[in-house]
Amino acid sequence: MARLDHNGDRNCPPEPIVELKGISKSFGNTVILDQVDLTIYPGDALGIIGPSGTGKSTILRLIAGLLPPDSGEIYIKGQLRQGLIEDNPDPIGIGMVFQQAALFDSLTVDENVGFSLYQHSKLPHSEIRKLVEESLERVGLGGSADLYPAQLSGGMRKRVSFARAIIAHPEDPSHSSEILLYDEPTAGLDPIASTVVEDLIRDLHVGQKHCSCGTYVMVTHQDSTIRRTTDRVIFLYRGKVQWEGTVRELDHTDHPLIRQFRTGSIEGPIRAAG
Ligand SMILES: Nc1ncnc2c1ncn2[C@@H]1O[C@H](COP(=O)(O)OP(=O)(O)OP(=O)(O)O)[C@@H](O)[C@H]1O
Repeated sequence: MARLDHNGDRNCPPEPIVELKGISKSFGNTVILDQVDLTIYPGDALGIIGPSGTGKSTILRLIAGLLPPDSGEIYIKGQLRQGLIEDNPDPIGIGMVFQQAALFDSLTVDENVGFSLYQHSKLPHSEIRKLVEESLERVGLGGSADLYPAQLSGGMRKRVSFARAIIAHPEDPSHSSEILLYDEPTAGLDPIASTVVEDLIRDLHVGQKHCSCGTYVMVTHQDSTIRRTTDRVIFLYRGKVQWEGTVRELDHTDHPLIRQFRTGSIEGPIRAAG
């Protein structure tokens, strides 16, 4: 199928930002991913769904370079990744937003958001503080830099973790995230707090489509999050991408796996996980 590029031209595919080719991963004797191919293009808002334990988070950790594949190849902007992210930096920054906001409770919001800059850059602290403030503004948390995580709601803590993932690295722009990986960012939030976070994800995406962090992958079990934040969805099951389509097609396909997942029925090809 011809792909539309961002100018609406056909037959002019942009260079993929991430490519997984024949990726396999097992833990012990259990095969989690079995020769998975996946291509992510600049500007993609890709959702990964599927039953619990099917390997969705594992895919994110592989893309982030936190976990090595057993076999297959990962290309980041056309460059074959060798080893893990700590061994060889990628040509672009890849940010990850975890289900638990993963903030340091003993550090302020400022110290959490600017953590890697305070640790690794030579920028003066006043400059880093400015970058932190800018990042907090973008997630709607301006003025909260001196608070501690314990003083924030769950939704606010998640937004702090977004601010940390998208902070600019002016000394080394390759560290600024060009792709964000969201692992269940709305899990545990009430429906209204989820909507705030979903809107933020979309706003960050739409505002940044042609530059840094305008591309993301979303892993979630929340129906509203899939509908409100993604354009394209893949369904992972038994180690394989079993279905791929648009959010709209999710509602209409009669693919047996999607139909069962959509209705939550225990009858069907997916075995209930306990
Ligand atoms: N480091 C690890 N060591 C051993 N097993 C692991 C490890 N990481 C993941 N697994 C196992 O791999 C399987 C896939 O895990 P993963 O977290 O990727 O699933 P998931 O689809 O994201 O699940 P969920 O929807 O429940 O979050 C699970 O059975 C998990 O227990």
